[in-house]
Amino acid sequence: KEKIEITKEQQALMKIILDAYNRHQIPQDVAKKLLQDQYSAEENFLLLTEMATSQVQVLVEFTKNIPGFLSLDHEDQIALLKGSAVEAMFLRSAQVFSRKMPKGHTEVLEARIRKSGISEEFMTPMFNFYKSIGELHMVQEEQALLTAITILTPDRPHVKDQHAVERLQESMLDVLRKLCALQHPQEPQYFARLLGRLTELRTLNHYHTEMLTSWRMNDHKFTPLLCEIWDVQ
Ligand SMILES: Cc1cc(Cl)ccc1OCc1nc2ccc(F)cc2n1[C@H](C(=O)NC1CCCCC1)C1CCCCC1
Repeated sequence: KEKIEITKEQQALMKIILDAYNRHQIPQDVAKKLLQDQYSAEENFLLLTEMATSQVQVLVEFTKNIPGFLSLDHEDQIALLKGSAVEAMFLRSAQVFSRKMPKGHTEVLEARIRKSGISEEFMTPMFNFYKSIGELHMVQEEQALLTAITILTPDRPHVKDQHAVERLQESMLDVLRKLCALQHPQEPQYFARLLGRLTELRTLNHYHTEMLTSWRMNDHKFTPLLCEIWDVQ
């Protein structure tokens, strides 16, 4: 039985990532708001664009704290952020959706989201993803590392020095692998399941533009930042 050893520098890396992740949480109030009231498709769309805009800003701050990220080529830094923002949004949504809530709240939240204005055809893939994330019962460290790993995906469009990104991602993957082995000793496949979620996340990425443009309302307004990130308008 090999002894799994998280080195001192890996512990330091994990602490930096976790602190950054906890510092850069957008207010969890989107779930609370949705539980409080039923909104029109227009109000829900506005809520999404507000939450998404602040999430992107938070994501930039989180990313700047990933050791080594600011040493990457500057255009590659932008390409990584642009390429991962939607996936990070769905990952965040999944984490918000899967948080422990009082009895019956998750069902109300799901019902509100189903009636929010998003077209019916996207509900199944979106909730399948949320539930598969929920089933993992990730600890904070795993969530933070998974977000960092998503951002540091080398094969995003327009990334020039993929090897430099790969090296950063690999050091995150190594810490996550050890953490999973320590946190879930009975589940040797846990780490692989975690990475499998990133594949499911990419499929959601493909739907996002259509999810927005098919929102049951006309005249969809986006902030300039979201036009950059969401390939819309
Ligand atoms: C992320 C995303 C992208 C596209 Cl294209 C379409 C849709 C979407 O989120 C769906 C989605 N899944 C959710 C699960 C739990 C939850 F509390 C809110 C959720 N949302 C939307 C939301 O506020 N997401 C933000 C969460 C924080 C991080 C930034 C994003 C609300 C907007 C109001 C109408 C009901 C859906």
